[in-house]
Amino acid sequence: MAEVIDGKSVAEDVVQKVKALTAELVGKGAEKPGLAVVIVGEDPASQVYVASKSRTAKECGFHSLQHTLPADTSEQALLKIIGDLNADPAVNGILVQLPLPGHIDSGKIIQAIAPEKDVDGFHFINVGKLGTGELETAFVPCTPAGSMLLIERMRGKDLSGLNAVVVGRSNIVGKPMANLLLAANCTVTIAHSRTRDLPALARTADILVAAVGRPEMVKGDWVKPGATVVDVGINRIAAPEKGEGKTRLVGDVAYAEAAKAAGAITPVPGGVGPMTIAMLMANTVASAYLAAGMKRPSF
Ligand SMILES: Nc1nc2c(c(=O)[nH]1)N[C@@H](CN(C=O)c1ccc(C(=O)N[C@@H](CCC(=O)O)C(=O)O)cc1)CN2
Repeated sequence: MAEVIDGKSVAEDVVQKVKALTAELVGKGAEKPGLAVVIVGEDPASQVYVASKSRTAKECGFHSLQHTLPADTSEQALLKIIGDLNADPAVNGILVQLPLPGHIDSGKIIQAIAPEKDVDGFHFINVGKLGTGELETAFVPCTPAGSMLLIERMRGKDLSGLNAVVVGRSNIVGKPMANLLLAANCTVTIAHSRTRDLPALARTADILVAAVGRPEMVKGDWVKPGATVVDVGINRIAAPEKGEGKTRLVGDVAYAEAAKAAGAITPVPGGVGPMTIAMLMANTVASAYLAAGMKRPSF
């Protein structure tokens, strides 16, 4: 049976380290790190994530700002807020919660964030830095950064000689995840909906990352014995066994089957999810260190 990778506990370690780094920064006379979180509309899941981000920012000792905007906020109004936050020296990190309402061009909003405050790591400058291995100054998207930290805890920082398969090619998870694994010397394959014989390819993976958004798609017999399996999916499905109208969360991996073959596996919930918010705090404190002309802390 696989070792269960406890994302909640690693995320808590990261938050404790951010707290200590914040205290050290302030102790040296610098301003505390500032994080601005912007939410547009009333998507219930987004409201929960944003509340958790603002709460964790306060717990880390940050200056925490939240802009809660109505669903009919115009693109222009949102761009104006981003411009103001870019110019505010008390703000080191800006995060616009996704998804945005359909009338707003998310790409335009993301590219309007100053790259040095883009703690989500979605700006082209940060994407380019990650792609070219400029990891000293890049902001890496929080979910893949957190997944990578979990992988490092299991297998160390140098993954030379290991095959990694990333199932999913999104800009937010699949592509940055593949770049991080490549930077750690893995041999990386990105698989997607057009990949032939995905089960056979997945079985070559020493590290298998599932980020497709399809409940329990990765089956137990896709997993190489002893592999490290990282499940990025968070899917809410019907759970009639819990009662009428009840739901439960599952990942992109059929957990019970996969855990029989894997050496280590992340659960859903409690695996990669909590790392997303912890790594946002890590990126924000790193941004504050860089703004203060200090060496970027590592996690
Ligand atoms: N601007 C961004 N928007 C979104 C991002 C992001 O990184 N930046 N990621 C996701 C949502 N997200 C954070 O924003 C997020 C998702 C899941 C979790 C989490 O802790 N999940 C728990 C389960 C929670 C539940 O019960 O529903 C877990 O997996 O254990 C945290 C953050 C989309 N938008």
